[in-house]
Amino acid sequence: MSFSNLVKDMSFKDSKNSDDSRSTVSRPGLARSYTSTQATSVSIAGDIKSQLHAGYSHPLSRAWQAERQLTKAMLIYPIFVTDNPDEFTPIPSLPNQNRLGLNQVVPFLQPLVEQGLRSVILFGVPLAPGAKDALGTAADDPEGPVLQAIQLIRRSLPQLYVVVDVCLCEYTSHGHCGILYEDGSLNNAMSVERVSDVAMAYAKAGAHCVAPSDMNDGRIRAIKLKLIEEGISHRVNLMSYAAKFSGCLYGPFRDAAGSCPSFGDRKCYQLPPGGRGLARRAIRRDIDEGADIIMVKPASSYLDIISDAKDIAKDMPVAAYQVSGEYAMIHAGAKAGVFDLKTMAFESTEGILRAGAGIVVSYFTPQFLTWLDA
Ligand SMILES: NCC(=O)CCC(=O)O
Ligand SMILES: [Zn+2]
Ligand SMILES: [Zn+2]
Repeated sequence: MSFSNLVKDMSFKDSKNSDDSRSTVSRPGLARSYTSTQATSVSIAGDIKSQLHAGYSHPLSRAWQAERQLTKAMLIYPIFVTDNPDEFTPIPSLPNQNRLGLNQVVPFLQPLVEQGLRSVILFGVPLAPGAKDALGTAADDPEGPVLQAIQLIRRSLPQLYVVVDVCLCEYTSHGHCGILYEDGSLNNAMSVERVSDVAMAYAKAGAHCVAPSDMNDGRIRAIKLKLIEEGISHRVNLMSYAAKFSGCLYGPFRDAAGSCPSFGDRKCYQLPPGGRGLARRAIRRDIDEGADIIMVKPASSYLDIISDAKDIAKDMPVAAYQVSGEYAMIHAGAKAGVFDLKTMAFESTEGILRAGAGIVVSYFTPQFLTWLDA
C-alpha cells in the first residue's frame, strides 16, 4: 500500500470510530470535561493506569526506574602494557587510550585509583623484534610486560583488583589464539595446555582474576583443575569469555595489541554472530567447567545474549565487554554530531546493564569515573 493510501485508510478507520477515539484520547486531567457519555468511567479507569509521568518527572524518581545503575565498582578498565618501559603511545583508532610501558603504568593508574577506579584488565603488547613465536612464549615470560605489570600493580596499587586477559594472540607470530597444526588449523589440546599454563603463571604472580579469551574448547576446566592442584583456586576468580562472537568490532583492539591474525580469521573458535543457541551452550559448558564469572563480548549488538547469560547464570556475576569497535563507533558518532558522547556512553551502558550485566569492561571507564562524580 502506498503512503497516501495508507493515510486514507487510517483516516477512514478514524472517522468510523470517532466516538471511541474521542473518549480514549489521552489528555490527562481533561478526560472528565471532554466526555460525558457512558464511556467516561472506562476512560477514567483507563487514565489511572496510563498515568506514568510522576514516576520519572524528577531526576531521583527517574533514577529509581533503573533496576541496576552504573557504579564505579562495576567497571573494569582495559590497559595495554608494552615491553618498552617508558612508552606512552596514544592508539590512533582508540581515542584517549594509550599503550603504556611498565614505568608509565603506576603514574597513569594512580590518579584514576584516587578517582575510584577499582579494577583493570591487563593486555600485554610485546613490541620487541622477535618477541613473538609460534607458541606465544612472551605471554608468560617472567620478564615480559604482563607478569611484570601484575606484580608491579599488586605492590604499588594494592587497592586495585587485577584481572588479566589470557590468550595467545598478542604473543604468537601468526596472531591466532592458540597453537596451530602444520596446516594452520587449531590444535585444541595443545592450545588448552598452553593457555592454562599461561593462566597459572598470571595467577601465581598475583592476578585476582584470570580471564581466558581464547575460546579453545575445555580451557575453563583445564585452568580450574590447575588452580585447584596449585591450591590457589580459593583466591583466583575465573572469568570466562564464554560467549565471544567473531565479527568486525575488534579492529581497534587489534591495532592496539598488534594481535591481528597474519592469515585466516577466528571463525573456527569465536562464535558466529547469529549463534544464540551456541552461545547458550557455551555459557552452560563454561559454568559446568568451573567458571566463576560469565562474560559476553561484544556487548551492545549482543544484548539478547547478555540476557540469556543472566538467565542461565542466575547465581553468578555476568560481565559484558564493550569492545574497541563499539567504543570507537560511539566516538565517531559523537564527532560527527550524531549525539553527545557522554549521553551515548551512558545510554549504551544502561542497555548493557538492563540486559543483565553487573560488570562492564569499558574503555570509557576513566570518563565514567568523572561523569559519575558530577
Ligand atoms: N580478548 C580481548 C579482546 O579481544 C578485546 C576486544 C576489543 O576491545 O575489541
Ligand atoms: Zn586471542
Ligand atoms: Zn582476545
